[in-house]
Amino acid sequence: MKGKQWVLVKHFEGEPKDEDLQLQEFDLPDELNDGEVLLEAVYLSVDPYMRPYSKTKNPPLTMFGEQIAKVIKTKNGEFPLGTVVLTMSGWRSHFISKGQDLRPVSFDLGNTPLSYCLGTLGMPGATAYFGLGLLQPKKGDKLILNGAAGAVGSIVGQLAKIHGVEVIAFVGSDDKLNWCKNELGFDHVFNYKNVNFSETIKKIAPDGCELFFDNVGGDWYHSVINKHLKRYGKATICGSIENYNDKTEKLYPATNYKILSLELKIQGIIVNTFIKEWPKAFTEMNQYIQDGKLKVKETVYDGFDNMRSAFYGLFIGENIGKAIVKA
Ligand SMILES: NC(=O)C1=CN([C@@H]2O[C@H](COP(=O)(O)OP(=O)(O)OC[C@H]3O[C@@H](n4cnc5c(N)ncnc54)[C@H](OP(=O)(O)O)[C@@H]3O)[C@@H](O)[C@H]2O)C=CC1
Ligand SMILES: CCCCCC(=O)/C=C/[C@H]1[C@H](O)CC(=O)[C@@H]1CCCCCCC(=O)O
Repeated sequence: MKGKQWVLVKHFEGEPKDEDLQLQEFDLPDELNDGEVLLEAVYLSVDPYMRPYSKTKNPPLTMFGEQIAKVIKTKNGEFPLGTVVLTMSGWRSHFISKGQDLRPVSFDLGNTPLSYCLGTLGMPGATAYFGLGLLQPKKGDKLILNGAAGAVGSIVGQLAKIHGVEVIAFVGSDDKLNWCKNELGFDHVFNYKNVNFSETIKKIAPDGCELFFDNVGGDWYHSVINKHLKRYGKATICGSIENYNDKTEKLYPATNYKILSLELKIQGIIVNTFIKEWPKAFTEMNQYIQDGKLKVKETVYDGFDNMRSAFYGLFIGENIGKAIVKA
């Protein structure tokens, strides 16, 4: 039997290109050793961090990442046939494990689809929950949110609404705009490709906003901090996808003075820091899902061979909600 894997053959330079990632086959043994299990990918995650994080690796290597996998052969009593697990086993269709790297779903999923464990009830959902938590949102606060139709942003905006926050959201297409406005109920939604985001924020909140959740970085980070936060304003710096494909680092003037003079609180987040608290957050968010208070969308790419297209799609705004691959 053969498995497939996506191999990063060289570092990305600028936009990811087809020649950077190669689909390869590998042999799987006919027999397992005692204690081993053979797993087959069910759903795989593609995430923006994979682009900058790859810089810390030495190609060639199997692309890293999380998947939901099913035990299809076993010589390990702890993992009977059909067991479903979460694992950081990378972009592989099949792999052999001794069990130490396999995690069960850590909360009661109920009727919620399994794939949500890679999105709203997985790493991106936890990022939204804890990243928003850092802002300590209060009823009536105004929140500036970019990347608002993505895996993280769509959940940040909805949780913020549950807290009574006024959400000023930016997305990159009219389909995303319609979803955020009409289904998710964000207060103000704009396609940043059709408006000047800074002028737009100024019109809605001439006196500034209390909160900023930054998924995009770059010009957004600089402009919002310089122009659109009130005194004691707070920002969660979650991501900077605008810069992930940059060949050289951009430098900005004088943002620091605004942080100082307006006494802003700017905090970064690495969601793994909160890992012990994830199950509690997922239980709460799953209840919101069951109650219809939290809506979830996925962009599902069909087939393991489409991993690369799914990943590249993140950088051209192809996905609405969480991008995942169904193996
Ligand atoms: N700090 C942490 O622990 C974590 C941080 N993150 C970060 O959160 C952010 C969102 O991640 P996630 O929700 O998974 O991804 P998304 O589901 O939001 O997908 C990426 C989206 O980013 C937008 N985008 C892509 N390129 C650009 C660009 N050049 N300028 C502006 N927008 C762009 C596109 O939406 P559009 O069409 O609207 O432009 C695209 O659909 C990322 O920056 C990611 O790195 C994610 C998880 C954990
Ligand atoms: C590497 C750039 C990260 C950009 C922001 C982001 O998307 C972070 C995602 C994290 C998510 O928890 C899954 C991960 O493993 C990502 C973290 C990647 C490594 C960060 C290293 C931070 C450190 O030096 O401790």
